[in-house]
Amino acid sequence: MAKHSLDKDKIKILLLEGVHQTAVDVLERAGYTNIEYHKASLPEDELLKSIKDAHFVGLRSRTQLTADVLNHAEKLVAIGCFCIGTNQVDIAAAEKLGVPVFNAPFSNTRSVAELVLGEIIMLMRGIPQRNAHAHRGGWLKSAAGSYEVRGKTLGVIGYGHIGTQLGILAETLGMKVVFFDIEDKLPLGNASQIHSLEALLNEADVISLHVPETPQTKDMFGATEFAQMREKSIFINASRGTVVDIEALSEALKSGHLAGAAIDVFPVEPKSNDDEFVSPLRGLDNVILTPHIGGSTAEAQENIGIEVAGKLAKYSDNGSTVSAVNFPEVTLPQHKGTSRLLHIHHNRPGVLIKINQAFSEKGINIAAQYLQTTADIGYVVMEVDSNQAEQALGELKAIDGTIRTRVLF
Ligand SMILES: NC(=O)c1ccc[n+]([C@@H]2O[C@H](COP(=O)([O-])OP(=O)(O)OC[C@H]3O[C@@H](n4cnc5c(N)ncnc54)[C@H](O)[C@@H]3O)[C@@H](O)[C@H]2O)c1
Ligand SMILES: O=C(O)[C@H](O)COP(=O)(O)O
Repeated sequence: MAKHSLDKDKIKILLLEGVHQTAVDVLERAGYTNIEYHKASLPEDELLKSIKDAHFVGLRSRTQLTADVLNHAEKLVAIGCFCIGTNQVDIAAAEKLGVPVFNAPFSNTRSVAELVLGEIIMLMRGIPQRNAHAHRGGWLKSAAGSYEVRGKTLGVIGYGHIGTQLGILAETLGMKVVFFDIEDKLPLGNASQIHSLEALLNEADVISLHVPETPQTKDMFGATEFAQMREKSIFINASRGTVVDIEALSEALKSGHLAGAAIDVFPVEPKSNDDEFVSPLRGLDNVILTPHIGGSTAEAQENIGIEVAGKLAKYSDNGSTVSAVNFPEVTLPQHKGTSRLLHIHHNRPGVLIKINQAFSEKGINIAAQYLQTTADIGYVVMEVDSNQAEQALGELKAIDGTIRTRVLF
């Protein structure tokens, strides 16, 4: 088991939002026993207290790690988003602090795609309103507004992991798939890319959003886009609530322009299961409302727990940053017989030369060296004789431009 400059039982891991037990198991198996576990997200004052001395933090989509919160986290080494989205973390601020952010880029992809597929079938048949009617003692036995999905056109906006998976599943039901993406994408199956959002909206019977939350996608769907959708078409959003103008969606549904919708994510979501859900969509029988559970299946949560906890443990144990979303990616073999030094610095010319010069002047032999950079930071990993590790760490700390350093014995 890797030995650290700090004993593993002193490394505090803060886990929030009820991440799956598999995460705790993976961390404990790796020797990390100082785990503070919370079933829900924390109010900001409690978060600030708990994160102050945490070395690692694990969260899902609810906890907001703003630059301010991160600046309170004096000992933070890495962040694990136990989900796909990383928009809840100020990843640029984390990068500047030398803190890598990891996520689970595809462990819940299938869960979202299956949910959306089911919703397409339900909405095309007008089931939500018939179901609601029956619960009130009504009996809407009629074929009016009820259609097979076979032969209909699905328009996917954001043809990434989820969008492509959904497209493949929809094709197996006989749907035609068209998609819009800002990047040129390889169409899977018989799907085809349409480069104009308006043209896609004009063509599709069902629109499903699968874009990340970015400055460009914020409010990307409003009254104009709903008006461009076909009369009596269906709208689905399981991406992020900030992407859609929810009032405009409500209007498009109330006017009858849209036949139905399924919405899993909202501009403002309740902070806990005890808070009230407030939305202009409440009470609309033709809308399926789900409480941000697109990725909430047993399979997805179990896999996410293993994947993200594994990435945190690996970064802690050997410095590997593979698949970090904001950090230079370095793949590292296990180190044996040497100590590994990790050096995160501002990406300015000459830092590596200074390190090598300092080591050479002090007679510190470098057995291996790896370097990766982003526009803002550089990440150097070096292996030195264990009996020179402390001295080497001191030299590294003195290098101009250093953000942080760590040693793994
Ligand atoms: N409801 C849930 O529980 C749930 C679960 C998982 C993911 N999500 C959300 O779904 C999003 C998508 O997940 P993914 O794994 O498919 O992500 P991904 O990164 O694999 O795919 C996103 C796609 O959107 C495209 N895109 C980005 N900006 C765009 C724009 N302005 N217009 C058109 N296309 C654009 C990208 O090029 C990419 O192809 C996540 O970022 C997350 O926010 C929600
Ligand atoms: O980004 C994601 O993976 C989803 O939004 C799921 O987030 P959750 O883990 O908070 O449900």
